[in-house]
Amino acid sequence: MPVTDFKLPEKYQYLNGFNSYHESEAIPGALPVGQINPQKCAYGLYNEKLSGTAFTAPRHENQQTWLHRILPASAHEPFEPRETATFDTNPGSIHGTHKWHQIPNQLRWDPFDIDESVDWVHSLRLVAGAGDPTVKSGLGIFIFSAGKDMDPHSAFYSADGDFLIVLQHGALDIQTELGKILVRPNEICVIPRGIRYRVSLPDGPVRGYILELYQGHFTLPELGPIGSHCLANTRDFQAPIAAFDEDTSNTYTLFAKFAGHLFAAQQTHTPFDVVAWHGNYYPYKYDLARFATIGSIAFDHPDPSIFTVLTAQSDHPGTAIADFVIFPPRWLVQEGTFRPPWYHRNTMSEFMGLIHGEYDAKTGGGFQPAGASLHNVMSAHGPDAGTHAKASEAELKPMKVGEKSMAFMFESALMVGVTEWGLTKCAKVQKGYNAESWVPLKPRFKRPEGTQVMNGSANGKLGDKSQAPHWT
Ligand SMILES: O=C(O)Cc1cc(O)ccc1O
Ligand SMILES: [Fe+2]
Repeated sequence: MPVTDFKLPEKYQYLNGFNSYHESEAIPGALPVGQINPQKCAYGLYNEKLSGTAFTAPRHENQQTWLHRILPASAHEPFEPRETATFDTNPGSIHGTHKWHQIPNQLRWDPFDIDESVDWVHSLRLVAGAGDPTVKSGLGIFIFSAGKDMDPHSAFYSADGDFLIVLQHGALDIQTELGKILVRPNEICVIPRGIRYRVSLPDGPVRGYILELYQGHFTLPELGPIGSHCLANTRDFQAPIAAFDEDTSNTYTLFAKFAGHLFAAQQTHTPFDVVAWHGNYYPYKYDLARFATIGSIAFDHPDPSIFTVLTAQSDHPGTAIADFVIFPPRWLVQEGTFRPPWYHRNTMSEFMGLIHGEYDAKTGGGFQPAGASLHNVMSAHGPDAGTHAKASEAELKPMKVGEKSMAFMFESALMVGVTEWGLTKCAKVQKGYNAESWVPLKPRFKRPEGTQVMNGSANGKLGDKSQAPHWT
């Protein structure tokens, strides 16, 4: 059953659908009928276009939203640099003061601490990533942890990319230009590039992970032979309905993340003055418990791509700049099968986090909620020694894994570098990851007695195929 045990009741209404063309009016009649740019907008509103793709992007990719608002977004003073200890989040830039650490080691982090002293804007810590937002290429992986609401007279946007927010602790009450979204435990949220928002914390301190996508946008994965539904279903993505404030007298601070740096500008009206909007470029949330998981019902362990919630493809279809993959509660029933993940080396990089519970491939206790791991391009990994020993002897009856657990993976075709904060300053990198996980693996090989070793030469048995095994 797709159930999330929400303690915080939902308080907002939503529009359902993924990449749908929605429209929403907080005051009936605020949107024009049958045209985009009337000479005079209803109720004296200004009309403003927010482009999520190039004007000329093909129709199937084109994303835009029209905002009917009290004052245009441009009505603010110039931005000034607003440097902080945490904002220098573009190591890929030639102008940056720090560079990525590119290391082939498997990395694992202890749980990141909650920092109650900061708000959302000041809580973002770049831990790893690839590329450079100034050339709209690559991605950034952030850890956030905050204990304060953003000032009621402030808003934030990132010009660098789309935020995929994976909440690990607490709840986020997000007021966006397009309306309000409440993100509760086990829910994720996407805030596209440029959309202005303010985060408050209705349930105390928060913590989680962000994948910032510097290029393109998230889409739903193709379903191929799965057919027309399952995995993340279109109708389960929830966009806000229009909601606006009317303040044109107080001073507001508008924060912008631009090329990895923080800027601030003042304006004398609320940024949340959009009375109505229509378009397909909007923030949305998704409850991970709604994911209709597909898996093996016969034998063998499939690729984790069957658990893809959202994907952002590179120019080479099937190869992602970022896949967001989850490991939800599910039944394992495979016969004659080593059920945990196989040992592997991947041409893609794998950054993993744990929202709650225990991940079935790592049972040694080192991969904890709010912690993380990075298995970079071709960094060998797989079940730890304890998991291997247990799974190779286990009675293969149907079993439920991840009953109260949710791990996830950001998988990317790009080699992922680690920041100075991620490698040293955060002081969470585990020293003994290899020593605990794979170094204890013992050779189990037993050469069959009396058998001739061929080592590459055929012994006359070519073409002699034995029968596939039967387990029942
Ligand atoms: O490494 C991991 O734990 C993630 C993973 C899970 C799986 O079932 C198959 C491949 C894979 O990379
Ligand atoms: Fe893996």
